[in-house]
Amino acid sequence: MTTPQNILNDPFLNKGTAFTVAERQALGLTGLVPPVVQTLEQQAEQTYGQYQSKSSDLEKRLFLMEIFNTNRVLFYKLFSQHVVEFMPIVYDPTIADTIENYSELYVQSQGAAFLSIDEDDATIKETLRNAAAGRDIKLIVVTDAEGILGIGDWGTNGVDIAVGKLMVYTAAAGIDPSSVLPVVLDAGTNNQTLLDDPLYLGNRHERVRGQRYDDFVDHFVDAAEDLFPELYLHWEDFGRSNAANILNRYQDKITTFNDDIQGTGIIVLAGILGALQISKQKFTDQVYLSFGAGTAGAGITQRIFDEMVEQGLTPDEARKHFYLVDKQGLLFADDPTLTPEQKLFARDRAEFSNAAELTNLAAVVKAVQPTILVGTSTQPGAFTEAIVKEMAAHTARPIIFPLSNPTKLAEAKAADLIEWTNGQALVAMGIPAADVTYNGVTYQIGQANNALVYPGLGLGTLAATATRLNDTMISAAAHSLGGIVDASQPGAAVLPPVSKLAEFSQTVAEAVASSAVAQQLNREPISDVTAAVTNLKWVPEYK
Ligand SMILES: NC(=O)c1ccc[n+]([C@@H]2O[C@H](COP(=O)([O-])OP(=O)(O)OC[C@H]3O[C@@H](n4cnc5c(N)ncnc54)[C@H](O)[C@@H]3O)[C@@H](O)[C@H]2O)c1
Ligand SMILES: O=C(O)C[C@H](O)C(=O)O
Ligand SMILES: [Mn+2]
Repeated sequence: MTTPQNILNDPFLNKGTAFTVAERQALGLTGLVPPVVQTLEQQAEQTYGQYQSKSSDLEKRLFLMEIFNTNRVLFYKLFSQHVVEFMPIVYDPTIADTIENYSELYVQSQGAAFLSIDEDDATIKETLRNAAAGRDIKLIVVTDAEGILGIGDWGTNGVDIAVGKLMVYTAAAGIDPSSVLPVVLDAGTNNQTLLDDPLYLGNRHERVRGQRYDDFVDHFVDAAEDLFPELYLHWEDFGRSNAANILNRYQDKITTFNDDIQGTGIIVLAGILGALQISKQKFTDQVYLSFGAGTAGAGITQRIFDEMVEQGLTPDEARKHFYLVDKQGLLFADDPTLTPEQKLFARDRAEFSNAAELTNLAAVVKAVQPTILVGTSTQPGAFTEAIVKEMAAHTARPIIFPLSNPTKLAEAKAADLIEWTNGQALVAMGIPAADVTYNGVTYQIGQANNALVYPGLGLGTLAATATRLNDTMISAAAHSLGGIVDASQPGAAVLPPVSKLAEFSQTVAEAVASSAVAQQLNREPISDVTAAVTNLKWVPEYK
């Protein structure tokens, strides 16, 4: 039964002071909110004023979550008005603080589904059904939180990354917030701090691995696909030993996407295409070095490799352009500890006269002279002045993307990279970075964060009613973004600015949807792709 109190407590129905007199009368709300009827704009202005009075980023985020929990339209209205300001508050890097302190900060579940490896299949399905509460779910972001950003294993606390990623889907691409569901798969945690914390709210045991884990994931996917047949399933922040496995297991069967592998691959390819537009260099001439060859590092490398092949190199020729460096140094094919994704790009020891010395980034940079250096290592400061200067000595416009998140983990600071290279480096960071002024030129720093692309990718795939998300669609997404850069401007960024997020999400969505339709992956007939994308978009307005 929908009582007046239920309406006020439901963030999808509640309008607060914006209920009109007629609505108040019809719904039994007369006298249950203050007498003045406000517009959404007035509410947004008042709420923004309150937001500004908060002194720390964490307090700002907690305040916005309160609005999210009480009134979705108002939350997204505000978010759309202040995208650049809110992104680092609602999302990365502030989200890392709320994940690390989840139990201490816990107030409410934010509409998420909490699935436990200790429950049976029937309970998994029941939880998803309960969480959907009759809504037609089109998009799930799921995490098992083993590799949250670069901060590691956070167990059930990681649910916040699923909630946060979904907020960006709506703010950037207008995904209807009533069609989404954040999910956490709690398979335990190996984070001793959590296991020892009396307040920890998740399963207090070690991470389960092997067949029981795989079965848990399978049961979740089966239940979700069964309940929500038009689902787009987004995987986030799984550990290195599971992320690629899971994607490989499902990508040919359902419409699914791994953000750390594929989303990051797209944004880095787009950033490189943007950088080369500025430097006027050729893509197939580049020498690529990935520092940190885990989920993101290997995923990005695969995307850049596929592009080299698309641009005419044979796979064997293309492979010669890539070097992976991880903890052990340059990755060699005779190393028995390589992951399957690393093996594809491991080098032959015989190629180097000093192979035994290539155990650190400095030695490898000297030996292979990369033109592109991408960091996904979680090692702050790893791109030292000496390394960067060595790289810049052999290439006119070094492309350097320190992408480890959150802020404290970045391999270098943008301002240092610009200074050390006399303004020649083409830089993008994983989190927002301020402009850098050097020798009278203002350099804008692109944000190579998958958040710039996954919303449009999801919108386009959903709008096309695509039954799969394949590499052709992914390539189309990267190319649609890479073309937006204004290469004529001195100090131009390699990627479009977050202030245009809503615009280029539409661009990405159209490119992806067109690709899906051209490949006949659409479930339903689509005659006009632009209209299909536009019509799917939800706007924050009271109905
Ligand atoms: N900007 C983005 O959009 C984006 C997207 C995905 C991931 N990331 C960031 O990339 C980082 C890695 O994420 P992931 O999901 O790939 O994690 P991961 O654990 O799968 O990979 C990290 C890799 O770094 C390696 N590593 C650790 N110490 C190292 C060292 N001293 N030298 C060289 N390599 C070392 C690990 O062995 C591992 O292979 C995180 O900080 C994450 O926030 C950024
Ligand atoms: O969450 C982000 O900010 C990007 C990325 O997915 C990451 O894991 O770092
Ligand atoms: Mn991630």
